[in-house]
Amino acid sequence: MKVNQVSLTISAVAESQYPATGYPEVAFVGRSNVGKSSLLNRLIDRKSLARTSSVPGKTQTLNFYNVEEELYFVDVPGYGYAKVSKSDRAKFAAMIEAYLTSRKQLRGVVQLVDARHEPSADDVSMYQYLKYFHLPVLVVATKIDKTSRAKQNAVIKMVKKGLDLNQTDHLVLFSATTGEGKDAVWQWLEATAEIGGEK
Ligand SMILES: Nc1nc2c(ncn2[C@@H]2O[C@H](COP(=O)(O)OP(=O)(O)OP(=O)(O)O)[C@@H](O)[C@H]2O)c(=O)[nH]1
Repeated sequence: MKVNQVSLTISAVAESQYPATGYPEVAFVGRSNVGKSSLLNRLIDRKSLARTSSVPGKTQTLNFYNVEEELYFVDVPGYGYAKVSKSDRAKFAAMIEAYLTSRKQLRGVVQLVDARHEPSADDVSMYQYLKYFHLPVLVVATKIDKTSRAKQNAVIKMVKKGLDLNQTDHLVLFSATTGEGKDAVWQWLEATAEIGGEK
């Protein structure tokens, strides 16, 4: 999908602030610093709409991006960042849980993992959690540019095994640096959100 129009509708801290438009939504989750902002920017061909930073754990709201008046990308706070206080972490966890479990417009979740490492315990818990609620998941193994081509099959095996990936969920190798995997992610997004669009 070629994205011409995208804007941050709201950085929400409470359910009452979520958009009421009813467009389909896809949430993006992953551990802090995994490359979520970079993925979002690459998907919408922007340099810095979703802020990227070298300071992990910065995103602490649910950010709703309106894409082409067709769907929302929902950027979920990164998990597993040790320096977030316990009470803040519990607050975010409650907000994320409420969103993931009761949002009617939510069609699926893109879960990012780092292609260079085995999925962490947090990654595994998140995936199991999403499956428990029967949410369709696209796993994106990002920063694949940092892995040699020869090792890509090993990455696929490692991620599938580490997460115990369900038969119906897909895995895409992705790089925000080179754009590899972008079309495959869009294909999944369009199919999952049931939106059309030219490539
Ligand atoms: N080589 C390479 N670096 C990447 C890629 N994606 C992200 N990075 C780098 O990884 C770091 C973290 O990326 P972000 O996109 O800010 O990560 P984030 O998950 O949004 O981080 P939080 O804001 O903490 O949630 C930055 O230095 C990025 O430049 C990629 O595909 N390849």
